[in-house]
Amino acid sequence: MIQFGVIARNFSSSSAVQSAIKNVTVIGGGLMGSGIAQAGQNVTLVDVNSEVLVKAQKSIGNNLGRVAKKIYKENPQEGEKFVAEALGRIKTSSDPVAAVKSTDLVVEAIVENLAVKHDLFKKLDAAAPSHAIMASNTSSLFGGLHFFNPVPVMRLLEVVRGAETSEGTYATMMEWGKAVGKTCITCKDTPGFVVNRLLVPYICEAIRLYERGDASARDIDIAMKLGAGYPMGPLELADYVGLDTNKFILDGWFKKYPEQALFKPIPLLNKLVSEGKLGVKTGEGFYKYEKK
Ligand SMILES: CCCCCCC[C@H](O)CC(=O)SCCNC(=O)CCNC(=O)[C@H](O)C(C)(C)COP(=O)([O-])OP(=O)([O-])OC[C@H]1O[C@@H](n2cnc3c(N)ncnc32)[C@H](O)[C@@H]1OP(=O)([O-])[O-]
Ligand SMILES: NC(=O)c1ccc[n+]([C@@H]2O[C@H](COP(=O)([O-])OP(=O)(O)OC[C@H]3O[C@@H](n4cnc5c(N)ncnc54)[C@H](O)[C@@H]3O)[C@@H](O)[C@H]2O)c1
Repeated sequence: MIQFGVIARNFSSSSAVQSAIKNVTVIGGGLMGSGIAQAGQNVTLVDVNSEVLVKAQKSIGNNLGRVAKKIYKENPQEGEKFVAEALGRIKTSSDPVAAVKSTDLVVEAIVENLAVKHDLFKKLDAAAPSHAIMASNTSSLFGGLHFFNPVPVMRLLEVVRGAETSEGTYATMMEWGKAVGKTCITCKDTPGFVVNRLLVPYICEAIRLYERGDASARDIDIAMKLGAGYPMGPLELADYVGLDTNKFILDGWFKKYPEQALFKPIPLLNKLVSEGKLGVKTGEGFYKYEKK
């Protein structure tokens, strides 16, 4: 199988792995970046769009508030302190190059587009200290640290180990994943890693089933929830992830593997994306949602 190039830059020392990560830079403050930034360390959250950063801070505050309500049921003042301290550890910036000057770990979570990601990493590589690890949260393109949505709830972290990932870098990523509360699994740098290699064909087949008119969207989702025990049906999940992200992944794989029938473009998905119906984040995808 063709391997995508690994972008994770290697950490030079193999010792003192965990203490090596003091400052984390998360690039991209959308759905995923805002969740990753909440992981509980000194984080600088970067986005080119400053409105996104304001929205991210609000959503992080709300999520931390939910956690505080549960932990500090009897002591709301302590809960407020917890939220304020956690928010205080998250800085924001709209300048990726300036933000990585003294970073130990970069987790990139920008748009799922190979050229845009490469361009960003080139700039970051020149600006970051030489010991810094560069990892990507890409769903499908190359190695790194793959989180799941919603990040505060989903317990898995896929640590993607490419052919050139050093033992030190790999060990540091595993330790860091554990330190931020995730269960880590390791996968080679193969398209979609473990979860998405199985999940993408499943979601795509569900969209095709619906497109053919074999069952209604609601019935497809009910079937998989009640018949297979999934928390969300495949079309609900596609809306939750974002139909643009679904399309980016599928288009990228189709370009690379045109002979693979499972990766062929889906006219209905393309139509919804071209109409700006990207799922929960725009208020409509396979379903309609109330705007938050
Ligand atoms: C072409 C195909 C494309 C594939 C794309 C792949 C994309 C990607 O690369 C991989 C993925 O991420 S794949 C995607 C992988 N993801 C999946 O597969 C997700 C599947 N869905 C689920 O697991 C569930 O439906 C949810 C957890 C989302 C909601 O759970 P529910 O029971 O229906 O509703 P509930 O009762 O409201 O919430 C329950 C608890 O969660 C808490 N909470 C919720 N949201 C939160 C947030 N944003 N923040 C913080 N906390 C949040 C909430 O407070 C509550 O806590 P409590 O302590 O119990 O009070
Ligand atoms: N949505 C999911 O469920 C999910 C799950 C796991 C992984 N991922 C992956 O995570 C990444 C982000 O996905 P998302 O759903 O958070 O997308 P999103 O559209 O919600 O957020 C992406 C953010 O990146 C910003 N951005 C774009 N180019 C930038 C640049 N050059 N520098 C700084 N910021 C830039 C945008 O302004 C936007 O706010 C993608 O690679 C995606 O495949 C997504």
